[in-house]
Amino acid sequence: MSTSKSTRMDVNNDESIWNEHLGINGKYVLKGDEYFMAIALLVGKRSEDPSSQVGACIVNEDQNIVGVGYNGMPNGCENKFSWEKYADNPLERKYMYVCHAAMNAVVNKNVINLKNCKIYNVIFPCNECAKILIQSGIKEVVFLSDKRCYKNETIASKKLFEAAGVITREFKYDPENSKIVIDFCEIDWDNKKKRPSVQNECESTSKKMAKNDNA
Ligand SMILES: Nc1ccn([C@H]2C[C@H](O)[C@@H](COP(=O)(O)O)O2)c(=O)n1
Repeated sequence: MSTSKSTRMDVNNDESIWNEHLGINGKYVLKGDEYFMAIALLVGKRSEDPSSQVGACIVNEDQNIVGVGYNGMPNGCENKFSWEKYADNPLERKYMYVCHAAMNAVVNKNVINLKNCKIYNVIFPCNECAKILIQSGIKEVVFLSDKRCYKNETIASKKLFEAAGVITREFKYDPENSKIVIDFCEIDWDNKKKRPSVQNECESTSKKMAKNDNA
């Protein structure tokens, strides 16, 4: 994820937004909700689901990440079920088999319990995940999209969270400043004061590697 001013300014020329993220060292700093939701989005990129890549990130009271997950087939079942969503036979649709991001984040936790943790979920958790989240002690759900709000799974999920006293809130972002760039080349130009052309930099790195291979 880019943390340099120049990269951030590629997508955002608004100084006021930039100033909100200015760290004491003068560098762009990814803070709070943005950081955790960005992690959830990044983790979602690991999903093989061709239509929806969903990620989730669980954070404890000390603001440490204690579990991440994305929507995927159960362990050992990868490639054994189709990602088809419209098959006539419901047993041939992905929905029967896929593990949701929130469920996987809980199962992947690296701490003993999730008491008082919050979860950042790219979409609002379904009712089955809601039960798991409530039972694990999660106290807050932060979601990016509520695009499934019309589905019974989401309506039931909201009822469950309300009944259990779990706070739910939407992650708000400025649509004009919705992008964070991740650039693997950044580490090599960070200390050079000036950003080189990424293409030239990558080309010169591969030329150097080829030269070393031939030596
Ligand atoms: N709260 C949710 C809801 C859905 N997912 C997963 C399940 C599927 O892999 C995908 C949804 O597929 P679509 O109907 O958009 O083709 O997202 C989840 O992880 N969490």
